[in-house]
Amino acid sequence: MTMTLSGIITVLKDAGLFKELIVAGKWHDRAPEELANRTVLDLSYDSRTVKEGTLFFCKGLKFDPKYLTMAANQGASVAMAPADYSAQLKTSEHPDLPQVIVTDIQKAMATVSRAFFGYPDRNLTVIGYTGTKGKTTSVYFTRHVMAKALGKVVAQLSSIDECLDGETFIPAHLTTPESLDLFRMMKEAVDNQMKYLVMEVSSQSYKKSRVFGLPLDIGVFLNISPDHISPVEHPSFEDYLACKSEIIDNCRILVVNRECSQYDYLAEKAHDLGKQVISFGSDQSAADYQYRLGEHGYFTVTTANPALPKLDGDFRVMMPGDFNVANALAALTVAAQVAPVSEDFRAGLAETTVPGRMEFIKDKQGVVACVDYAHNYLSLTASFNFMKHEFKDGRLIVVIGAAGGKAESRRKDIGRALSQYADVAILTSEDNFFEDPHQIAADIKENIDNPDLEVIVNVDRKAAIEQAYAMAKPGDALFMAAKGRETFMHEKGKDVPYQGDYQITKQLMEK
Ligand SMILES: CC(=O)N[C@H]1[C@@H](OP(=O)(O)OP(=O)(O)OC[C@H]2O[C@@H](n3ccc(=O)[nH]c3=O)[C@H](O)[C@@H]2O)O[C@H](CO)[C@@H](O)[C@@H]1O[C@H](C)C(=O)N[C@@H](C)C(=O)N[C@H](CCC(=O)O)C(=O)O
Ligand SMILES: Nc1ncnc2c1ncn2[C@@H]1O[C@H](COP(=O)(O)OP(=O)(O)OP(=O)(O)O)[C@@H](O)[C@H]1O
Repeated sequence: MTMTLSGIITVLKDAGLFKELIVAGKWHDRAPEELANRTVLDLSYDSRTVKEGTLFFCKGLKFDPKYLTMAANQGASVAMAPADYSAQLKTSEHPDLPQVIVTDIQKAMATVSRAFFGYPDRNLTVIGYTGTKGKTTSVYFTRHVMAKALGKVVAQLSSIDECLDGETFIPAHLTTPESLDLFRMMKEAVDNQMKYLVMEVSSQSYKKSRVFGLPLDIGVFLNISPDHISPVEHPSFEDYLACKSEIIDNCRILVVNRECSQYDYLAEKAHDLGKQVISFGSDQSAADYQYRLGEHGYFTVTTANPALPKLDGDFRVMMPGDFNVANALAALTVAAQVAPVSEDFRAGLAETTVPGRMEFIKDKQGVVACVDYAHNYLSLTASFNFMKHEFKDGRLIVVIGAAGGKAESRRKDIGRALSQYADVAILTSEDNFFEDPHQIAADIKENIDNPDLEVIVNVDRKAAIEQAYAMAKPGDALFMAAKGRETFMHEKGKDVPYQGDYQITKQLMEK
């Protein structure tokens, strides 16, 4: 793929993002003749990967102009920046490196990347999931159901892994990739003959314009509750909601949980923008597609809106918890809009589990352990509720921490959820980042107001899991929160290898 400098400027102008072009300290409103045909051979926002002919994006909170100098020395053909870096770049040493100044560097990067990779979204049916909880699970359900019904033509982007050819899975770095990476991956998916893309769309990806300009054929809104509110994420719940509800602006059909607390707001916004709205929910709601809960993951679906494809019948989800039935119905609703409803829907759903989400291990003595990814009030109360209901005779022993440096309100919520449901809480490390895990544990402890709850602090996570298992009696249930199958811990700017909650627990219990 290549683009010329003048082609890039045209794309930016069309999007209203172009400000100025600077060459050797001089300002232009279009590329001078001798530069207009300069070719861009690749794109990068990391100077360490810049090669001859790369367009380098100067972006990021920790961006340092010395990265631009590095990129220029390595042969960058064009730089794109939110401000003039001529002074730091020493233009005398790089007189012919054009700097394209834009009004919004994140939006410009998304816009140029989409054009550079040939608008790959035009060759894919794109389905995006947002919500405070259930995105990864629902994306997994959807891909399995659609792949069963339509064949190996469904790509996936989730916070666990990415699949661009319908069969190879590689670990993911972010829930929603940076725009440049996203469009590059979409192009690869198209080259691999994929016809569909099912992806997670995080609130951060809206905040940082990672999906700017990406049209979604179907946008799914699962749920929302206060989370990710911190100086580095969202300043308030209103901002969090506004970011998430941007999914409505760029989708054609909105699939929405009828029981979501913000349903009225979301449906009204969608109607105002002329979007089709399809809702799903329990049989206690007025949803278009409704589920009635049965036992052991079985549920019955009724299509209440005769204008929609019929989805009626009995299904089974292999992942425990009523919330997973709601996730499953979201996936079935989506699949029914893009594929003929068939027996494959039932089969695809019944074969899906998600690594590190509600995974159970049992020992010979009758102790049960659940390894899960819950780490906020919505998910902890949902999963604790299931545990207390299912294992009512024993104690609920929870191993839990909270991430350092972000969403500090979670500590209050964790304290609250533990107070409501747990019998023993072992407070430990999660991803501490630059914080002291003892302080994080103290913050959680301060918010525990149940005197009957036994609270232990053990900041070594592996030792905390061993301690939990050592104190468990037959009938007790262990719950390891927030890490799933992750095999690293974020510690002081590094990813420190970690055996993994699932791996540790399995080894202990199967000894
Ligand atoms: C706060 C935030 O969202 N940060 C993301 C953002 O970073 P940034 O643009 O500010 O970049 P930076 O880390 O300050 O680095 C500055 C720039 O210098 C460049 N650089 C750096 C070194 C060098 O030698 N040369 C060089 O050019 C870097 O490539 C980068 O472009 O863009 C980066 C990708 O371009 C992301 O990796 C990074 O995610 C950080 C790691 C992160 O933790 N993000 C979380 C909050 C996040 O996005 N989470 C959501 C899920 C949560 C939700 O549901 O909302 C997600 O989608 O994953
Ligand atoms: N619909 C739901 N409502 C409440 N809790 C849920 C729901 N779905 C899943 N959970 C809980 O949240 C945890 C994380 O689920 P999942 O990974 O699917 O969500 P996510 O939205 O991708 O989360 P994250 O943003 O943290 O990556 C699960 O392990 C489960 O405990």
